[in-house]
Amino acid sequence: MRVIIKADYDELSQWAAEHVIECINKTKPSKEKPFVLGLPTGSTPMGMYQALVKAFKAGRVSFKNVVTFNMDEYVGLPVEHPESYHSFMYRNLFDHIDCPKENIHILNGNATDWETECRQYEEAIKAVGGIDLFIGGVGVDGHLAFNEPGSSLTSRTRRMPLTTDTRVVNSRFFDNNVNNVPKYALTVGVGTVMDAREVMVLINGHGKAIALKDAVEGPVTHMRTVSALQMHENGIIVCDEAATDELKVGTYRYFKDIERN
Ligand SMILES: N[C@@H]1[C@@H](O)[C@H](O)[C@@H](COP(=O)(O)O)O[C@@H]1O
Repeated sequence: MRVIIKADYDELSQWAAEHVIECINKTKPSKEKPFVLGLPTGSTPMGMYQALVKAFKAGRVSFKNVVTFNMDEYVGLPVEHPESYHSFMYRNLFDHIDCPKENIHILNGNATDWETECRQYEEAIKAVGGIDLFIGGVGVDGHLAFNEPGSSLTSRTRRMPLTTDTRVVNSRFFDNNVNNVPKYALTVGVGTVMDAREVMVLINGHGKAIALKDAVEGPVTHMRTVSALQMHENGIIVCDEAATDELKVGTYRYFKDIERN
């Protein structure tokens, strides 16, 4: 696993965006062989999305032949609700780039038959040949997508109940009222993310310091689903200095040393 430690959130966002641009441009995607990107929501990736929009406007990258799959969506929230992950993605990325609407996949949190919805999502990922680069953030409790503690590390796309902890943390987007936060979400599984050819997880801020420590130094455990990244052939964590507060000095120095270029 690579651990890239950047000075602050802006540098982290810039590094992540440059990595995405490089991956897309390197493969020279076409309509027949698109680049397949897994995408997260949350406050963490917003800086990266801004940098990607800027790069698109500067003509440095095109999303015409990029197919996207989002990680998750709340259950029962109308698509047009400002906090639905559909709204989030269009507001922060899709409205500003050239990714064709038919290339964009986001789970339908209002599907009455959620089992079929989740199965078809997995099938759609397979049908395009799998995900080239899956990008994720992490919850304070080390969850990846909405794979809360205790999720199987081989889990697939499914409906998950959200923990009280997660609902309290996310209540900041719902008038600080935990009762307004949906109780369930549809989410890709840990296994779905780990099937991607490369996985890049962004972790910033002191509030995520324990999640970063668990991801890098902790055991691989279903209680911290981000730790599954340790088993991935091509896993990258991009973090800022503030998030390293709980790492051992030796761990910090080690990754600073091998990533010094
Ligand atoms: N399902 C999302 C995760 O994908 C995200 O990583 C996490 C952290 O969000 P933030 O980046 O706002 O801290 O929030 C939610 O739980």
